[in-house]
Amino acid sequence: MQITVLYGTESGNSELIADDLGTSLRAEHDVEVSDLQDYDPARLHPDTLILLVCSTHGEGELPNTAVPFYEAINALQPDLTGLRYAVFGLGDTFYEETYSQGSEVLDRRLTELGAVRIGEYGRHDASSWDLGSDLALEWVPGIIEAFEAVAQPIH
Ligand SMILES: Cc1cc2nc3c(=O)[nH]c(=O)nc-3n(C[C@H](O)[C@H](O)[C@H](O)COP(=O)(O)O)c2cc1C
Repeated sequence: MQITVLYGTESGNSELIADDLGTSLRAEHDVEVSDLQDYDPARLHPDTLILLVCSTHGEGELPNTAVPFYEAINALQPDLTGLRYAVFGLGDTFYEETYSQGSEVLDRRLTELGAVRIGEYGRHDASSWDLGSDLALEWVPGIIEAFEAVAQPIH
C-alpha cells in the first residue's frame, strides 16, 4: 500500500510522530513522510492513503508549516474525489475551546474538496501524560484496516 504521512508543525511534535509512523509503516508499506510546506497538493492521488498529523497554534489555528498547503488547496481547488485520508490532531486541553482545532481546519477543507476521512479521528493532548507517538501507533492499524476495507472489493 502507498501511504503518505504529511505533518504540520511549529515546534516539532507532529514531525516526530509522523517520523515514528513512517518508521513503523515502512515494514509493510511504501511510505513517504513530508512536511506539508514541502508537499505539492497536485500530488494527492486516490491510490495513496494520506495520514495527516497536524498541531494547533494561535487560537485554534493551523501551525506555520501547514499554511502554504492550506493556501495552495484554497487557490487550486483540486477535485479530491476518491482521496481517502485520516487525521491525527495535536493540541492541548489547556486551550479548552480551541482544543485540537488546527487539524480540523484542514480536515474541513479536504472534505469540502471531495476527499473522505476514514477511521477514527486521532488526538493527542499535550496536557496528558500520553506520548503522542504511542497513541499514533495504536491509532494507525485501524486506519489501515479501514482503507483496505474500501480498497479491496469483496468478490
Ligand atoms: C503559542 C501556542 C498556541 C497554541 N494554541 C493551541 C490551541 O489553540 N489549541 C490547542 O489545542 N493547542 C494549542 N497549542 C498546543 C500545541 O498544539 C501542542 O503543544 C502541540 O503538541 C504542538 O505540536 P507541534 O510541535 O507539532 O506544533 C498551542 C501551543 C502554543 C505554543
